[in-house]
Amino acid sequence: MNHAKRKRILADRYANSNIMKSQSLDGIAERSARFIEKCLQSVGRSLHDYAFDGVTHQLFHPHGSDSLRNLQDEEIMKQVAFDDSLQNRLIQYYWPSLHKLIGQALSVFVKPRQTPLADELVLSAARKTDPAQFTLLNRMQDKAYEMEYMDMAAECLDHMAAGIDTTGDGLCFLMWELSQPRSFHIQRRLQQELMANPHVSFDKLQYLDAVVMEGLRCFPAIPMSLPRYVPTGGRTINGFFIPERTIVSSQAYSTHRIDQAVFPEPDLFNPERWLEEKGETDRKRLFFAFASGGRGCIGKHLALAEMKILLRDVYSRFTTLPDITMSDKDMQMADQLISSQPRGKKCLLRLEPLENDTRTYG
Ligand code: HEM
Repeated sequence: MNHAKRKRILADRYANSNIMKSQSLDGIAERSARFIEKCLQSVGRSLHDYAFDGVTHQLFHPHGSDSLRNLQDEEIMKQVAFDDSLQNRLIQYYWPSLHKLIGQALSVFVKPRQTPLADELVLSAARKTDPAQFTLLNRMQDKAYEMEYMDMAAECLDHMAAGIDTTGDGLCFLMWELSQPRSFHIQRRLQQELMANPHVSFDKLQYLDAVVMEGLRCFPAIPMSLPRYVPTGGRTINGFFIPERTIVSSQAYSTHRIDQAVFPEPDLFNPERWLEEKGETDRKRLFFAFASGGRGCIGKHLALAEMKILLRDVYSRFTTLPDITMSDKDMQMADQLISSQPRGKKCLLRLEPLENDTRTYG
């Protein structure tokens, strides 16, 4: 089955209409409550636990992980997240002859990824015959699609890996920024919107949406180049003819900064820019955090729901502040070739109940 056909089948369970179903959302909200319970003192890998439990809920509920409460499940998450072996694998793919020469030396520094616990989780889940109707596994088990057991397991493993670091790191960078004194007025405005609208659905809250979009614009979890082959016959791009099979690429980090008429002061974290009517079409056109087109992110609506539900639950009750052990250096974006992660591999924040927080911010 080719990629486009396969993707059409799977996309059904990631469509916004499916994500917005109560069984899907209730599962995310339950994990958001567990997250707050777990880390009233610190936010770190727990965001990755949250993303892990969220994506496995969508993949194979009721057989998903419970890493926010169960240490064994957390070990699975750790095995998949913070993967440093991508460089090695990409060199192997794009420069096989170079890899033959330096592969052995490389693997001394960058161990090839092995994920036996995660493999076991998906192999066992893919065997279940009773996944909930909203899950990806339920869709794949539909006899009409003739998918084999190993194929389903492999697909689930890919989606699981794709849904942990991305959502986890996206939240880390965003919550870190909201916790800085320079952004406290933004945190306050978000809290005010959330407290004034306790019964409004998370996807109808304008400022929450602006905060998430700006977070993903400034700190896209996959900021680097996404390579594609130019199709047969070549293509003319911006007046330049590019022959077929040339590798071209585009990257979120650049498209989010390149046109200062669309994103003035591009390095400034400024959610207000998303509220302006003028320029809306151009902002959406240049927003590339989830890429776009046939290879764009299938989990976009799930990721947005996870991010917004967690931010709603945290900022309607708490103020977040950087833990004193953290430094700016810990939170620099570390280049993982395609994805990024905080250099210190941690993001510790303090959650202070709003009723105790009498500070006012500009
Ligand atoms: C903030 C969170 C996320 C970001 C920023 C993100 C970003 C991206 C990007 C940029 C791509 C395109 C990669 C490429 O072109 O090579 C992609 C693909 C993909 N993403 Fe996400 N993603 C996120 C969350 C998720 C989640 C929660 C899932 C869970 C299912 C997911 C599943 C996938 C899959 C399966 C693909 C490959 C799609 C294909 O082969 O056509 N992502 N994602």
